[in-house]
Amino acid sequence: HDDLAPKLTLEDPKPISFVKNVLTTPKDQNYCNPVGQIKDTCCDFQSVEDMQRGIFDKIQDLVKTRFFRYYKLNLWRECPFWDEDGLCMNKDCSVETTDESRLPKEWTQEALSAVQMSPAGLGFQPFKACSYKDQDYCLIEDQSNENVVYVNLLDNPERFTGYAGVSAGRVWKAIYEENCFNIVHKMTEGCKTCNNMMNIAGSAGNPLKVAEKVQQTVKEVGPGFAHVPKDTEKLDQLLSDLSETTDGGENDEEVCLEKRVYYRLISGLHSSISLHICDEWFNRTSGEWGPNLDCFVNRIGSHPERLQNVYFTYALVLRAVTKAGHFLDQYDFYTGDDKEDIKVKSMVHDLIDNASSCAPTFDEKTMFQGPDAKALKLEFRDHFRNVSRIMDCVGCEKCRLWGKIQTTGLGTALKVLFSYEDNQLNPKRTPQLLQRSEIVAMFNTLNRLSESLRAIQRFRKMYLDQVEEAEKTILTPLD
Ligand SMILES: Cc1cc2nc3c(=O)[nH]c(=O)nc-3n(C[C@H](O)[C@H](O)[C@H](O)COP(=O)(O)OP(=O)(O)OC[C@H]3O[C@@H](n4cnc5c(N)ncnc54)[C@H](O)[C@@H]3O)c2cc1C
Repeated sequence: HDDLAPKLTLEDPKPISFVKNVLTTPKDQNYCNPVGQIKDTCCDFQSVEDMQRGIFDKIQDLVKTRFFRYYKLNLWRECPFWDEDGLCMNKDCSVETTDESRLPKEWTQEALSAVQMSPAGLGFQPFKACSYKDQDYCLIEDQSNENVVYVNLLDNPERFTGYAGVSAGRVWKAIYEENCFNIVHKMTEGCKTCNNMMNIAGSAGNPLKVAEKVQQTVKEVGPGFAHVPKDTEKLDQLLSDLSETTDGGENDEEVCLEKRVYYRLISGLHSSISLHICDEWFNRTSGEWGPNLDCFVNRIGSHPERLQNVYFTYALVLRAVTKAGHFLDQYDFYTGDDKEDIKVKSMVHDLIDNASSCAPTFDEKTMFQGPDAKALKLEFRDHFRNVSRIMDCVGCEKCRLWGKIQTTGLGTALKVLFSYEDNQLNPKRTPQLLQRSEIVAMFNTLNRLSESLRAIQRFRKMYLDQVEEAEKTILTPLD
C-alpha cells in the first residue's frame, strides 16, 4: 500500500501574489474579519473575539498546570474501519511519553484497582475503566489498559508535521461522512448491512448523492471494505433503488439545525487544526518555525465559511465550559500537592467567572426539539462517537494525539450541553459526571480554539501589511 503511506514532504503552499491581488481586486480592510451574528449561535463575531481576548491568558496559564498538562490515552489502538498501515516516521510525528514515576502515585497504573474516587466522593476519578455511558458522545479511553500512556502536552505541541496525502485525506473524508442522518436511513430500513454501509458512505442526506458516494467508495476501496457488503448483487440493487426513488437536488434550507451544527463543529475543528499548522509551519529554507501566510490564505482565508466555523466551535465549547461551571467549582483537581490543587481550582473558577460575565454564546435548548428529536439525538451521539474512533486511523502519532484530545474535548462539550439539564450538573446529584481525561480534553480544546482565533487576528494583520507593501511597490516609480 505504498500509496496509502502518509506523504511526509508536504509541498509548500501556493505563494500569493499580493501585487497582482492589489491590481485586480479591491482592497478589503475587512479581510477575514466577519461581522454580525454567528449562524446557529446566540452571539456575534465581535463579542466572541472580545471574550477570547479577555480570557486568552487565563486559559493559557491553566493548561500549563500539572493537572491540565498531562493527558492519559491509548495511542496505538487498531484502526477499526480500514487497514491503516501508513506510519509516519518523520520525527515531528512522534510523541514523547512521560515516565509515570514523575506523576502523583494516585494517577498511576498500580493504583488503578484501588482508587476510584476521592474521599469526598466528588469528581476525582481518573481510573474508571472504559465503557460508554448513554450520555457519552465519544469513546473514553480504557484508563486501565496496559497500552495507555501519559503524555505531557507541553512537550508535544500540535503543529506542522508534514502528515498529508491519501492517509490524512481519507480520515477527513470519513469524519465528514459521519454527517449522514435519518433521511437516508429511512430509505434503507430493514437492511442492516445497507444501513452500516450508509454510515460510511453517507453524504449530506441527498439519496442520489449518497448513491453516487457509495458507488465511488466501492470503486475506491472495493467490496468488503469496512461495512460495504461483499455481496455486489445486493449493492447494485441498492444503488438502483436509491437512484429511482430520488428526484435529485438538495435544498440547503432543508438541512436541519442538528446536521448544520454537526458540520460546523467538525469543519471548525478542521479549520482550527489547519490554523495551527499554518501558524507553526516549518520553513525548510530557513529551518525555522513560524506563521506561513500563504498557507493561511490557501486553506482558510479564501474560504469564509471555514473561518466562521472556528468561531462557531469556540462559541459552543465555551458555552459547555460555563455550563459545567457549578460542577467544576466543586471538583477535586487532585495533583498530589494541596497548594497546587487549590491554585488550579481557583484558576478554573476565575476563568469560568470571567466567561460567564457575558451572555451565553450558544443555546443548546434550540436543538433536538422536532418530532424526531429523540432518534436524531441518538444518531448525532453515535455519529460523533464514530468520529472519536476514526482518530485511531490517523497515521501520524502527534496528529493522532491532538486529534484524540480535541475530539474528546468536543465530545465532552456535547455531553455537557445535550446529556444534562443545568440542574443535573451538580456533583451531588451526578458525582461521576466527568472523568479527569474529559475535563483535561475540554479545556485543552478550548485553548487550541482560542489560539486559532488569535492566529486569525494575527494573519489578518499580516495580510493587510502585505497589501500595504504591495501598494507601495506599485506606487513607487522605477529608477
Ligand atoms: C485528525 C487529524 C489531525 C491532524 N493533525 C495534524 C497536525 O497536527 N499537523 C499536521 O501537519 N498535519 C495534521 N493533519 C493533516 C492535515 O490536517 C491535512 O490533512 C494536511 O496538511 C493536508 O492538507 P490539505 O491542504 O491537503 O487538505 P486537508 O486539510 O487534508 O483537507 C481535505 C479536504 O477537506 C476540505 N476541507 C479543508 N478544510 C475544511 C474545513 N475547515 N471545513 C470543511 N472542509 C474542509 C477540502 O475540500 C480539502 O481539500 C491532521 C489530519 C487529521 C485527519
